[in-house]
Amino acid sequence: MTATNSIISTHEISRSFGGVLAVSNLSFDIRTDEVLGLIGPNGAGKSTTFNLISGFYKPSAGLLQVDGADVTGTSPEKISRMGIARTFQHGSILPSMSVLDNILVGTIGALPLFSKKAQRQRALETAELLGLSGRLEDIAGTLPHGIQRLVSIAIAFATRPRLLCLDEPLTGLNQTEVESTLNVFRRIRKEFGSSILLVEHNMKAVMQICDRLVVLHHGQMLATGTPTGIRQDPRVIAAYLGGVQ
Ligand SMILES: Nc1ncnc2c1ncn2[C@@H]1O[C@H](COP(=O)(O)OP(=O)(O)OP(=O)(O)O)[C@@H](O)[C@H]1O
Repeated sequence: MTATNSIISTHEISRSFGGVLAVSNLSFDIRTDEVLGLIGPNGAGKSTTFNLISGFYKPSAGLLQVDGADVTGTSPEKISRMGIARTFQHGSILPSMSVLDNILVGTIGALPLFSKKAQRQRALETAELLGLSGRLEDIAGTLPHGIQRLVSIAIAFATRPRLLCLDEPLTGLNQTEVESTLNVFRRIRKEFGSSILLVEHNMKAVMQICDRLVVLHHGQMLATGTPTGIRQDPRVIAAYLGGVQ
């Protein structure tokens, strides 16, 4: 059954690579107006799940739904046009272009924006949201790592997706950068009503920002629940949190 307020639902979705079963029989929802954290140890299947949801991987078995409609096997472009945007674990900026031009590339996916003026306006608003207004003319590849991460989020959010999928957005950020990026996530949710899927190893940040967590282990769901419940779950502590808290 698909919950009526679900943007994404997976039903017993699996993906194998040769003999490796990376994700196995995984069923979960991403709801409207929530920040969902996908956590688990290295190799648990988080990136594979992320790639399945955004259409970059086709499932070996199971069903993927967007708004209750079957989109299993649909291309990443079509899924993106359904209001689902993603970042990439190792960034997705165009390093030789300016920050503004990077974000403008992101606005091309924003279908209602026909005019160049509207695209520029959208890019400027997005830069403001990400705290990049003072960096518009900087060449993206020359910027510090933390700023490059913000640029890649800006590119993805320029389409104003209903669901923003973020693959380890906090990796390599210092504490101040983590705090300001979490504030951006809060604004994205509050001001734009977008949901966020967060794959992230920074447990302190995950526990602060997420409404719900799905914990993966060996490609399967180990547990799901609120951060408070997950933090106290003996199975999760044994498999994962005992090592990272
Ligand atoms: N393209 C691939 N080819 C072969 N095996 C893969 C591929 N992608 C993932 N795997 C394997 O699938 C399993 C799950 O990997 P995945 O990258 O999804 O885990 P993860 O939870 O994202 O790990 P990490 O936290 O280290 O990024 C691992 O055993 C991994 O080696």
